[in-house]
Amino acid sequence: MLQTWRQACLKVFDRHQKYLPQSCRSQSWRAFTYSAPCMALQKTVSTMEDYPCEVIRNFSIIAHIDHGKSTLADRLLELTRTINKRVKGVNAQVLDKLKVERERGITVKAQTASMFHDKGDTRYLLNLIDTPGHVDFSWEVARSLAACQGALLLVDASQGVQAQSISVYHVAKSKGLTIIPVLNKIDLPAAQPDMVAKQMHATFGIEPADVIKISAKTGKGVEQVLQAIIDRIPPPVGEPLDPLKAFLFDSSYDRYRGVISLMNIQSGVLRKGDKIASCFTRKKYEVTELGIMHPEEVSTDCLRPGQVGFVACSMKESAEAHIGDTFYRVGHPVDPMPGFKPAKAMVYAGVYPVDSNDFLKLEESIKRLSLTDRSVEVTRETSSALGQGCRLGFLGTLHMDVFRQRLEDEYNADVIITAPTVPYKVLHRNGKDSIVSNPTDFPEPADFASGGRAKGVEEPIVKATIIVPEKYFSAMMELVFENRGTGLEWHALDADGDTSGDGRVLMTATLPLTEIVTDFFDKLKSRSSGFASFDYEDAGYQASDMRKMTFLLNGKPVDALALIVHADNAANIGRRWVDKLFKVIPRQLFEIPIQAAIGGKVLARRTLSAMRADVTAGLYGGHYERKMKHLNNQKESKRKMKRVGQVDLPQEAFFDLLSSK
Ligand SMILES: Nc1nc2c(ncn2[C@@H]2O[C@H](COP(=O)(O)OP(=O)(O)OP(=O)(O)O)[C@@H](O)[C@H]2O)c(=O)[nH]1
Repeated sequence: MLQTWRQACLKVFDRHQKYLPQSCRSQSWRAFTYSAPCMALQKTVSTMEDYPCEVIRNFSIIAHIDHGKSTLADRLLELTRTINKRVKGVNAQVLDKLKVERERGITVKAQTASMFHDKGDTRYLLNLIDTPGHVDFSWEVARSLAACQGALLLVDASQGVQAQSISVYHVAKSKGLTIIPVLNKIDLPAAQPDMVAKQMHATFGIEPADVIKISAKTGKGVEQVLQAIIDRIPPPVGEPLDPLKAFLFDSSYDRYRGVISLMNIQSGVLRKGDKIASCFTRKKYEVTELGIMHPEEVSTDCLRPGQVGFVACSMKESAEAHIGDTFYRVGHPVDPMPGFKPAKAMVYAGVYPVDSNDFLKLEESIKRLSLTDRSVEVTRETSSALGQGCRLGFLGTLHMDVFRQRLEDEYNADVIITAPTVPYKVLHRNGKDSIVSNPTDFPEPADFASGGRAKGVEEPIVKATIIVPEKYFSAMMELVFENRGTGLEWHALDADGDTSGDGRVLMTATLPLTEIVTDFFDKLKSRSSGFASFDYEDAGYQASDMRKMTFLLNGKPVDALALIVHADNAANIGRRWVDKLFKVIPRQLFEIPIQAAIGGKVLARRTLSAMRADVTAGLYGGHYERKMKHLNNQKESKRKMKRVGQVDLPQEAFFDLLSSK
């Protein structure tokens, strides 16, 4: 009955949303329509006392990007009747709630869903955490796994083991999780389940007999996955009578209720009205609401050991919700659980409003959005060209792009983002090091000369893994060396030494991070016809010959365009950017030299010719002297303009420049 009602609400919403005002067509309204029937559902799940640890399974789905995590999550939610059976177009990736996730078909935020599953006389409580696949969001994966005892390792049967399959496997293994190997997309004509099962054996040592073969799309084999979750994943451990220990692994922000935390109860029982305190900040709170995600919020009477749910506790500032923090009952302190490494920003960029009067509004929107995306670092900055803005740190360029789109979608912001920069370590002669993530703060060449304040620079490097069919191996090798790669190693990945050229090679190399944040990924895909997969992890810093490149328009440097480049690539990069600027700057009444320079040395130059106003247009007949007089006046005023003139680089030109490749 409830499911029919819920489904009817969604159908009505989807069918009639075109008649709703624009502001009511968003995914959050859709989610509201969807969750409204949950209020009725509360009666069925209102007591969590019936779910001791033995009947709880906490698990995550991990995989390479696009291998089908969200689709499998949909099928599991359907099988357990958490959502209704698929109605065309309705249950597509229910846990991908953000507009950007639906538009791009990727998961960017881990989501939690609790399901009930009856097996024999027992009703199990299964807590699923759907994780993103892209390398930029691997922090979300690591965070989600901290609340689980098991993980479904999903591998696409037509693509085989890919770079991220390997990295997420190792993260899950290092956390001691039980791994259930699942081969997905066996319905595809190109699927080679037996071959991929052998690959999994060769790469992870997984026995082919343990691999479950499914099609998340058609639902084939998904019941077996449910069974394996119950049989193979160990239940959590925790005593209800022990002191309360609640582990905070995610948080979001609600305009009315403040911070909503997702917590995993390790021991003790948490109830509404309880007074709790944070091990990290020692601040005290009162629990005002708690419950489970089903998959929308459903209030419950309590949360018991092993359970995962949301907790609202009048926490006003999202900075108070430290990911990895432990909460305890006031007066009964406990030892904090080991937290996890905070997210480390890999790329930084300046974000400015298109209309500089909108800065305060933009800053507010950035603050609000970063409450739901805790991995973004925010500081204020000012540019003489773009006015006031914020410098943001992201986990990668996809993360940066997703954040920009969310600002536009969810906050209606119009922004300009400067070119991404990685954080460099500048070594000073006084023995102190500083991290510079803004080209404006990077030392000038003169600072490196003897007697200057800086003695060297180190750049961040990563250990990159590429998996590619053998026939693209040499193209990949070239790409690695073009991008200053070193320490290249490789070995055949597939078990039986395939000599047809279809066998795959696993390559590892050390690459400067700055090389991969530009167009490395696009080149990798185009040179391997889309077959290469790529993953990387932080590998520290190495000494490097980096220089600050400035761009001058009409002799004046434009701070927002400054770049930090490697000395070997400087001339090429300078020429490319000068060409880009040449294309986007509108011609003005005077000539504009566009230059790329390092210190005082100009590396590239183009001159944008002046726009010539036809001052003789109104003159008829052959008055040669009058014509010359007009032309001379024009020449003189242009000369003055050039002398006093400031080039106005319109915001749109910046936009074109920074969005062009
Ligand atoms: N043919 C077929 N297609 C599938 C199957 N499972 C998923 N897909 C398709 O594969 C694509 C990616 O599926 P998703 O569920 O979004 O993959 P994901 O792993 O959640 O993606 P990210 O979260 O972005 O990493 C979608 O177009 C799905 O319809 C399957 O079993 N068979």
